[in-house]
Amino acid sequence: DAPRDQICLSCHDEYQKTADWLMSQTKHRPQVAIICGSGLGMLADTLKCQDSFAYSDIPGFPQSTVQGHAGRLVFGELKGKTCVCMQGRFHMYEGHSLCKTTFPVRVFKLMGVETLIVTNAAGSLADGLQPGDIMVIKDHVNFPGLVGLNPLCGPNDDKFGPRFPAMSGCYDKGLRCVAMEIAKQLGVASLVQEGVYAMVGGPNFESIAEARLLHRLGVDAVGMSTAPEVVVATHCGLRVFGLSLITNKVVKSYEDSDSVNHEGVLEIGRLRSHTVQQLVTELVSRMEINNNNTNNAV
Ligand SMILES: O=P(O)(O)O[C@@H]1C[C@H](O)[C@@H](CO)O1
Ligand SMILES: Nc1nc2[nH]cnc2c(=O)[nH]1
Repeated sequence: DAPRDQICLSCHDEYQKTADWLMSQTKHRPQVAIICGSGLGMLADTLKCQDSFAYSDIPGFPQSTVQGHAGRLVFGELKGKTCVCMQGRFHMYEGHSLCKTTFPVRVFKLMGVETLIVTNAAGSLADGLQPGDIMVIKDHVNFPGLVGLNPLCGPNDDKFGPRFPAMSGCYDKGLRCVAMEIAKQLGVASLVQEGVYAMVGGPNFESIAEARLLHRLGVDAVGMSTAPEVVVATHCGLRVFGLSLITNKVVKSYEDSDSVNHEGVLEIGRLRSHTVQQLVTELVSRMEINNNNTNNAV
């Protein structure tokens, strides 16, 4: 039955083995981890002095199977910070257990990462959010988690965090404030706003009734990822920043003949890749890591 499928006891021992293997293959010791959403893998291209590994070569790593998810782990330097970037993430709908979907987050923690930046492509439910806009995630609704499809199900690993972790404020307010400031300075404030992200299981996109329900519930954008990674990151004490690239308007009217497809999602990713890259790069450059004294640090 599904809940037991989520209890991947084998992951318990794999985290350290994978972290040790990676640390034997690269001299980089990342402080910031970046998870690239559909069509956003180009974020990794900005890293300098890269060491990169195909997921298929990394012990314990699942495989990316979705178009627009390259399946490479890229280590490098970005604005003086050592980063690790996932070009391609894992989704529940690919058939991965939630333990495997979130596996990299705990590996990053064991490698010394302190901050997780998570990006995704999402559909807009809010009237003011248009395709091409960027939503800074203020909070999330983890629908699968509400019914027990949660990566923390099963025996708690006290080494990472508490049995009952709090989730209020899991999207760091300081980082959100700086991101909004950066958007102004980049001249893209009109494209960027905060909002609530909802994760649904997918892989189908929403029916009109589902879209209308989510909208009534106060959700601004909907996707098929991100929440499980953020739950695990929060559990093990990582600071989290998330953004959604809005790739389409979710159809909420029975009169509307529009429909969404993955190719269109990836097209918006290509259109906005530079802006997302600028925002994330500038945010990383202002991060305070290990108590360095840097201006505008957060
Ligand atoms: O990996 P993300 O959440 O960015 O990808 C979204 C959700 C689906 O995987 C895909 C659908 O087009 O976009
Ligand atoms: N669930 C969901 N995920 C998306 N990812 C990109 N667009 C969408 C969408 O409209 N719905």
